[in-house]
Amino acid sequence: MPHAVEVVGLSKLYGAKRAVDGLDLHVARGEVVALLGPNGAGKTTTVEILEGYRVRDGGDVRVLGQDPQSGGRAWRSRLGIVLQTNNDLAEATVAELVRHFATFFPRPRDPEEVIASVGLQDKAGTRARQLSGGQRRRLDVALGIVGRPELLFLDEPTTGFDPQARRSFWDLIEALAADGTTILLTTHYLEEAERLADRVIVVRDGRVVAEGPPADLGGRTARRAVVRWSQDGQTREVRTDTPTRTVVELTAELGEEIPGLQVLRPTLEDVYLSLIDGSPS
Ligand SMILES: Nc1ncnc2c1ncn2[C@@H]1O[C@H](COP(=O)(O)OP(=O)(O)OP(=O)(O)O)[C@@H](O)[C@H]1O
Repeated sequence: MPHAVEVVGLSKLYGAKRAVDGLDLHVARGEVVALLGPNGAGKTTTVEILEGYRVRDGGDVRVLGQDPQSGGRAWRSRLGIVLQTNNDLAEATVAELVRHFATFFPRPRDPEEVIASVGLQDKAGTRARQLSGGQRRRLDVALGIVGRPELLFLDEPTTGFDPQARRSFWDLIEALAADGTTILLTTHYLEEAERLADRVIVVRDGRVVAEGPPADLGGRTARRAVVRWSQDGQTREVRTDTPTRTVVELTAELGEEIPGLQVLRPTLEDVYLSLIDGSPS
């Protein structure tokens, strides 16, 4: 089966600025891919080109088999798009908006179920402009999924969510993925990428600098572990390629329960920051 998204050598200039500079990207059908990268890396520009909202300057792009620049209505109805919040239609209520959006699609989801799935059932009668930032974002997500998209684009979907709302959003995305929806999301939350993505793609200066499953990114599993423990009232640590052997040796020396034992590997955040030259986004 062809990929849901195929991008080869994508470039986009704003004046003299190369926002996207020879970017390659593939997303398989049913895959969940997270685009990571510092502010200004070119993520939103890339995603908006894939959505057909911006015109590229070079490269080949296919989204659900179609060049987005010539994608028509039928093609667009197969996409779900969650943009960074816009304030159009803010006078309408949550239920009115979700029901209205559902009419644009041939096979929509049930609007009431969608409202419940994003946790807005108590706000169905509330005007969009009266929602909190996080509630407004959940409404954006509801509008993005009501059309039962084959491919869902999520641009920083959980910015402004409280921790509980973020976790219920993750459950929702996992349910959509289990249902076969292909998902391309951008995020600045590494925990979100780690939890949701089959694969992460790190973009810097408009190019891909690394990609892989979150557990393996940048050779993460191959990097040395730190074994740390307490002994004689002090914290001790060793760096090792064989942490299990170290723990076995410590057990022989210190007994079954090693005080304060920790085995630490670089986190996704450690690897990400090293990939983007340590400059936090
Ligand atoms: N409409 C525009 N006109 C001119 N320059 C733009 C425009 N949109 C984006 N840029 C520039 O292109 C570069 C890439 O921007 P883009 O929004 O794609 O980055 P991003 O990775 O999505 O960043 P963020 O994480 O902050 O959302 C930035 O340098 C930005 O200033």
